[in-house]
Amino acid sequence: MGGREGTGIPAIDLQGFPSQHEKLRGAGEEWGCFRVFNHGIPEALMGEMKAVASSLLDLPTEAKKKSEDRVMEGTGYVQPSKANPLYEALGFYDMGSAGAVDMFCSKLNASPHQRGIIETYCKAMHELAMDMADKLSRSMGLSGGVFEDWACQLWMNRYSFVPESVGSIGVGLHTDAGFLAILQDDDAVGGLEVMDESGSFVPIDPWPGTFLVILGDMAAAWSNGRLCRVKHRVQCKEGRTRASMGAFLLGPKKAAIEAPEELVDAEHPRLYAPVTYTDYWKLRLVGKSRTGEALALFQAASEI
Ligand SMILES: O=C(O)CCC(=O)C(=O)O
Ligand SMILES: [Fe+2]
Repeated sequence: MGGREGTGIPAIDLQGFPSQHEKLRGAGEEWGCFRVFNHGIPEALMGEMKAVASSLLDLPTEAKKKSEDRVMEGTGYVQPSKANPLYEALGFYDMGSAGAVDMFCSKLNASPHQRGIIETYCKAMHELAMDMADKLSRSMGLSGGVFEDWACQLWMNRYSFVPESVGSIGVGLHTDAGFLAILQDDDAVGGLEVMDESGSFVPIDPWPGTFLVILGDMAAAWSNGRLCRVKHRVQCKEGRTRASMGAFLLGPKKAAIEAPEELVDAEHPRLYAPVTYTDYWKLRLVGKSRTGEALALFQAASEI
């Protein structure tokens, strides 16, 4: 499967640890984004979940709005907007909680069949997200295992692309606010682009059966600026509906994110003060910038 390398972002074999640690670290530091394969999630489950997401997004707007969640602002149903008129999404918090999965399914009146698939997918993807964070942590020389209590959102995205929309935006340039996202992008319809170090856009071509990992603002905060939070956007490249979904590992549910002592030294003074994901998210909303500038508000006092 490694045959596609050299054309863009790195690809990591999740069965290849510990020998893939160095490559993973390089991918996190240089790109903030990489493909993963041999991840253990059955392709049949990926396909079934995509079909479930599609049928949920086919529900009437009023039914989708019932997924609103008062616990976590910003989850529930995101309608097409002025900024992103071709985009809509359904999301909920927290994938790692059987109760929350159950509540989301009930709000959308999911059938027993749909429920079964959502439950299985959420459990498997939540485990994969924690395993990914654990591997990243170990790749930086730390012991892993600190991510169990972190919050994880599921998002199901739809881009209603038609031939007339080719060339227009699906979602605008942004960073993800959380720690990492494990994205199941569309099997066939491309359009996702990441910005590399030089500011050029690199297209992420579909690669069925794999996932794309995207590091967000909290990865930069946690790693004391070592991990790169990659800016990305979705452009309409062809006139067909594009679907994606992702598990977003945000940060600890209550505690603040701060770089572990091992990642702070004379050469790498502490960059950021401790911040909880929720406080950060709120400030990001106030600032209205979606490319993560709000992190600068948490600059640490000059100490190591
Ligand atoms: O649809 C995609 O491929 C990317 C979605 C995305 O960037 C997001 O949901 O944060
Ligand atoms: Fe994103």
